Order: sequence, then structure tokens, then C-alpha cells
Amino acid sequence: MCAKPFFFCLLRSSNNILCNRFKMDSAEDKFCLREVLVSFKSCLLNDDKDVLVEHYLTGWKGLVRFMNTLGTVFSFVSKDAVTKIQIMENYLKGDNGERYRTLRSMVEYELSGNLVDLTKRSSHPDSGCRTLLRLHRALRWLQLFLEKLRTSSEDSKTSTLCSEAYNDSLANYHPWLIRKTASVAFFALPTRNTFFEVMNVGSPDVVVEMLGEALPYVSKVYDFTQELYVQRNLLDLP
Ligand SMILES: CCCCCCCC/C=C\CCCCCCCC(=O)N[C@@H](COP(=O)(O)O)[C@H](O)/C=C/CCCCCCCCCCCCC
Repeated sequence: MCAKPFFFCLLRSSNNILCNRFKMDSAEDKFCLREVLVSFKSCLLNDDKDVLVEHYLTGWKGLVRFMNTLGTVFSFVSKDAVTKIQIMENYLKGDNGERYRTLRSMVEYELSGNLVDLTKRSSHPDSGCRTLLRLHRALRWLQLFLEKLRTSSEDSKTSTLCSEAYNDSLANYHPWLIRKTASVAFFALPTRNTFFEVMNVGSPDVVVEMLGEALPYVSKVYDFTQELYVQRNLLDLP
């Protein structure tokens, strides 16, 4: 497939939609980033030594709702995130749902039952451990991006902040075509001020303050997961 026309299409379809959709959706959907980030606080258990899967997924669902207000240009991203959230929700709702209540119990259950493909996707292509690893890598991107937004100046370009965060995290795991598609889509991101408005938190000062309070919880969730995956040698699951 020739990548170029695809990129042009992507941009053309998104540019007009974005300007209108942002204001409309922020008023109608009442997306509030504070509430979403609180999910990452409430998923921490046992003195930050475990994570509740249900609340972790609630956080991601809120983020996807926000991403959907960005228009069709990011639908390839939100579709993938939704697929992975659904895989995890199915485990939670399934017969062994209790084993998936926390990240620690999920890892123990899947590893002890040989339910994880460790070197090649074969009999367990969508294990909980593997699926959560993809979300975990994306959480690193979110952490970096929101921290950059928090410390940025008013005239900073969100596309630059986003692509720097992406290049330092998720891009390392994505093939060329996805990296290129993502880098083109970043140009369709709204300005820093518009971003702050749709977060629906308050003035830019309040947004910055809220991010300063909430991001440490995202970091705790990320750090706990990273440590757990390092200990069990799960960071390279195919
Ligand atoms: C107001 C600021 C708040 C920011 C809110 C951001 C909302 C973010 C919501 C979702 C984030 C993206 C989640 C992406 C999950 C990607 C997981 C992944 O890496 N999947 C790949 C590997 O999966 P397997 O093939 O191994 O199963 C998959 O190939 C990827 C497909 C889609 C492309 C992902 C591109 C990621 C770009 C991330 C930046 C999004 C920019 C949004 C800007 C707000």
C-alpha cells in the first residue's frame, strides 16, 4: 500500500472535523480529566503494592472517551485501545474473573497455569499479561505527554509535546507504518489552550495544579506494573 495518499486523507478528513467537534463535544459529553485520573488513584491497593484491574480499565475507558472527541483521525488508536480494554473486561467477567481482580493475581494465575505465550504468539495470543503490557506501554506515553503539557509554556505546540512523548515510549514498540501514521495524526491535535479547555477542569492554572496532583498516581500505577513485569520477566511478551 502506498502510505502517502493515506496520510493526506487522514489529515484532510480530520482538520475540519476537529475545529467544530472540540467545542461541541466538550460541552455535551462533560469529559472531565480530573475524574478520569482519579481512577488511576483508586486502582492502587495495599500501599501501592497492587493494582485493581477494574479501576485501571475505568481510567482507560475515560481516556478513550476523550480521544473520541478528537474526531476520526484518532479512531485507529482508540479502536486498538478499546479492543484491548474489552479483552481484559472479558477476563474480568469470565469464570475466572476473581483471578483477574488485581494485576498481581492475574500474573500469578496466568503464569502458574501456563496461560501466557512467552516467546511467540500461539495458544494464548491474547493473554491478560500480554494485553495489559500494551496498555502499560501506552500509560508511559500518557504520563510523559501530560507531564510535558503540565510544564509547557502557553505557546508550546501540542504536536511536538505529543510526538516527543510518543518517541520516548510507544514508538519503540511500533512498526514503521504505525509510527508514520501516528506522527501525521499528531499534527491534527488542537492547541494547548483548547486541550486545557476540553479537559473541563478550570482555568489553565487549575489544570496545571490538577495535573501536578494527579500525575503522581499515574506514575505509581506505572511504576508498580513495571516492577511486577520486570520481576516476572514479562516486558517483552510477543
Ligand atoms: C487532555 C489530555 C488527555 C490526554 C488523553 C489521551 C487519551 C489517550 C487515549 C488512548 C491512548 C492511546 C492508547 C493506545 C494503545 C496502543 C497500544 C499499542 O501499542 N498497540 C499496538 C500493539 O498492539 P498489538 O498489535 O501488539 O496487539 C497496535 O499495533 C497499535 C495500534 C494503534 C496505534 C497506536 C498509536 C499510538 C499513538 C498514541 C498517541 C495518541 C495521541 C492522542 C492524543 C491525545
